[in-house]
Amino acid sequence: RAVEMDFDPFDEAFLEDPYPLHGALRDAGPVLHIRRYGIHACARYAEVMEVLRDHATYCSARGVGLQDFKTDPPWRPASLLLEADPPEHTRARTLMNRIVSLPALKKVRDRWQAQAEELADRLVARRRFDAVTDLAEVFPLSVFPDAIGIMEEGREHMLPYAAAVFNAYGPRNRVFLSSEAKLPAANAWVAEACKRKNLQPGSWGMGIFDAVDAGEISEEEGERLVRSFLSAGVDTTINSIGNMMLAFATYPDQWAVLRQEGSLVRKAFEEALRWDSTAQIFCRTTTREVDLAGVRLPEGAKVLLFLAAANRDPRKWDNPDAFDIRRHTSGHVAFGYGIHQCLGQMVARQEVELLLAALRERIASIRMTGPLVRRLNNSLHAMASLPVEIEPA
Ligand SMILES: O=C(O)c1ccc(C2CC2)cc1
Repeated sequence: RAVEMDFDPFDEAFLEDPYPLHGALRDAGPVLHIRRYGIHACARYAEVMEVLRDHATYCSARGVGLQDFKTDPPWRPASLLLEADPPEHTRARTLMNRIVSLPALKKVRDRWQAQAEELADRLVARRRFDAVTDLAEVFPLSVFPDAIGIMEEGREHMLPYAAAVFNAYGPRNRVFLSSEAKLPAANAWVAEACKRKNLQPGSWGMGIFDAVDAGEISEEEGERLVRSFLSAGVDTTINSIGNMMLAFATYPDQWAVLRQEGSLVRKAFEEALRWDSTAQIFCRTTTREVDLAGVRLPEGAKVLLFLAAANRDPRKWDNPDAFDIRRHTSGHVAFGYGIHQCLGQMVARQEVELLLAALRERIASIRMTGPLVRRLNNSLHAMASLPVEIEPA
């Protein structure tokens, strides 16, 4: 009883602007069958949540993209976090939660705040800048690799590597192949950068090796966990900042609301994540035959979750397509949900809130001065350019 769809979720027009098509996906039914890839899919909030909640029935160890690792080996050793299930996942997650703890975040907060304010001063002085290349790509890359303890040399490989990671959740289409060219060099650099000898003492990355020395995990697993930081913590925050700036440029009245109420900084970020989720999709694989919204799924079925469509489901949200920073956003699935919910969500919040607070103090209004340029990716909603002009406060 799944609704047959000839729709391609990795078509370039859809990747460019998915939102006009999400409504049809949600309305077609609670469970879809996407013929082209032989997978099932959910675009409504209720079913996306049902799948995310039940990690035993809808597992991650067989991959969270189109590939089923049971039959189709991953391009790189599977993540101990994203592509693992309990009990292995629990061990890695418990360890990493100790690393990105609130005390660890507190320790870097003043330094990040100073860097956010320094960048905001520079951009406001220019009045015209690119909110992607001069802002979104600059701030995370100036604070996050340092917190992880990554070597300075070769950091230009981080973005190409992350682009390949997120493209790999989709098919080997033109978008995927476009990021493959830079992958061998980026892959080699990442392998090197994650080694203990190349990490700063006292950094989050080096903290992982305390667990190695305590015999909790192997040296290679330690390196792979550092790799998780580089895979998940860069392109995501960069594009969440870019998408947030697009939201404010599209809804200038919301910037005025933020100017009036500084306490709305945190809610503004959450609403930006709901309105335009950086990570648009993820898949799960059924571990048994299961009934999902009246549709019988066999064991080994891939289920694609349209997180971004769930975040705009009118069955869950009032006026879902509007960017409204006063909205109560709890329950959005931009960071996922359940045991795999984003490990770095507090890191992302600290980065973005410090940056947004610094911009809010200095900028009276923002407007776009030209068209945005998308950077297509199979699973991320990303931009390559967002030209803006600001009025200083
Ligand atoms: O552990 C990893 O390598 C990893 C890669 C990508 C993500 C996506 C969700 C942001 C998460 C983890």
